[in-house]
Amino acid sequence: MAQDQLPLINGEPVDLSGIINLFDFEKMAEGKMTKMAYEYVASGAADEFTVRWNRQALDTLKLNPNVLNDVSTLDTSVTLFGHKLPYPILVAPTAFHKIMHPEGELATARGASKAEAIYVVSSFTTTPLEEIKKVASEPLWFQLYVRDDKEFTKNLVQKAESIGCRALCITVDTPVGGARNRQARVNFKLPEGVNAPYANGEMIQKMPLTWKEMEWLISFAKVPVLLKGILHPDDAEKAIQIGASGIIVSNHSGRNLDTVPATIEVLPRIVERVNKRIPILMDGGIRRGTDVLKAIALGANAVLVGKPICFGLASGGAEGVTKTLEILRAEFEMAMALTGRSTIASIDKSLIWK
Ligand SMILES: Cc1cc2nc3c(=O)[nH]c(=O)nc-3n(C[C@H](O)[C@H](O)[C@H](O)COP(=O)(O)O)c2cc1C
Ligand SMILES: CC(C)CC(=O)C(=O)O
Repeated sequence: MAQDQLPLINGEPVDLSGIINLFDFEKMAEGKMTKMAYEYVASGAADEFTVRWNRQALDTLKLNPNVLNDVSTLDTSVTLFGHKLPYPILVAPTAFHKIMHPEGELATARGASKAEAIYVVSSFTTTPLEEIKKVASEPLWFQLYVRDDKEFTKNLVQKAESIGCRALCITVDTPVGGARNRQARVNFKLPEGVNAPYANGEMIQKMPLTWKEMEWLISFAKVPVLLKGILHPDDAEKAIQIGASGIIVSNHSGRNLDTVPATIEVLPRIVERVNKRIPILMDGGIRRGTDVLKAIALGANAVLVGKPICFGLASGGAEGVTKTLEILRAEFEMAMALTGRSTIASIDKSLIWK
C-alpha cells in the first residue's frame, strides 16, 4: 500500500499488510497500546482459567468434513430479529475505546460498518451515542449496564432507541466486578480527558439487577431485548418466560467469574433447553473461522467478538477493525467450503467429530 493510503494512528501511518490472522493483531496492538490499556483489554479474572478454557475448548473440538458437495457459491447470511446479516459475526460490546485508539468508538463504528457488521455499543462507550450513530452505516445495538437509578436506566434505553439502536443487550453477569488482578496491578483507571458519559460517574459497583428489574425493562423496551451472560439452562428458560427476545451465552471472556466453563462447552445444553424458541448468540474466544463454524454447528445463530476488535482498533483504527472482521469472515467462508457446507442451515452437529 502506498504510504499516503495507510491508516493513521496519532498522525503516524500504520502498515497492516503483515497481519494475516487475529493473533497477529494482538501482538501489534501490544506494541502500540499503553501498558494500562493493554492489561485492561487482554486480562481476565483471577487465574484466567476460563480465558484459557475458552480457547482450549474451541481448539480441541475436531471437525468432521464432507467432500464433493457443491460449494461454488456460499450463502453465509443469517436473519436476526428481521434483519439480514451477510455473515453471522457481530462486534461485542467493549468499554472505553478511546484508551485503545484516539478516535475511539467512531473508528470502531466506521470499521464495523465497512465490514457490514452490527456493532453492539457498550454502556461504557467513551463517545456519545449520537456521534457514533452519525458515522455508522450498518445497524447499531446497545449494551446496557443497569444502574440502581431507574430513571437513569429508562432514559438511557429510550435514548438508545431514539437514535435507532435495533436491539438491547442487557448484561446480566456483572452484579459486581470480578477479581481483575492484572487490572489492579496496573491500577487501571481512565486517563485524563477520557470519560464514559453513560457510566453515571461510577465504574461497576453493586448493581441491584434481578429478574424483576428485567421484566420491568422488557415491559417498556421497544426493541428486542437480549440477556447477555447466560450460562445456565434454567436461566435461559427464565429469560424466555419473562419475554426476552434472545440470549447471549457468554462468560464475559473470563473477566468476571474465573473457573466457569468455556462458552462452547456450555452452548449445547442451552441450545437443547431453548429448543429454537429464541435466537442464541455466543461469545468467548472466537478467533478463527473454524471457531465460528463450531459455534454454529453446536446451535448458535451468530457469534460476537470482543478482544480481537479491541486489538484491531488499537493496531489500525477503523481499518484495523475492518480487517479483523474481514479475516474472520474469509476464514469462516473457507471453513464452510472445506467442510462441504454452502449454507448456514447445513452447518449442523454432524460437523463435530465424536
Ligand atoms: C476490553 C473489554 C471490555 C469489555 N466491556 C464490556 C462491556 O462494557 N459490556 C459488556 O457487556 N461486556 C463487555 N466485555 C465482554 C464482551 O462483550 C464479550 O462478552 C467478550 O469480550 C467476548 O469474548 P472475546 O473477547 O474472547 O471475544 C468486554 C470485554 C473486553 C475484552
Ligand atoms: C467497566 C467494565 C466492567 C466493563 C466491562 O464489562 C469489562 O471490562 O469487561
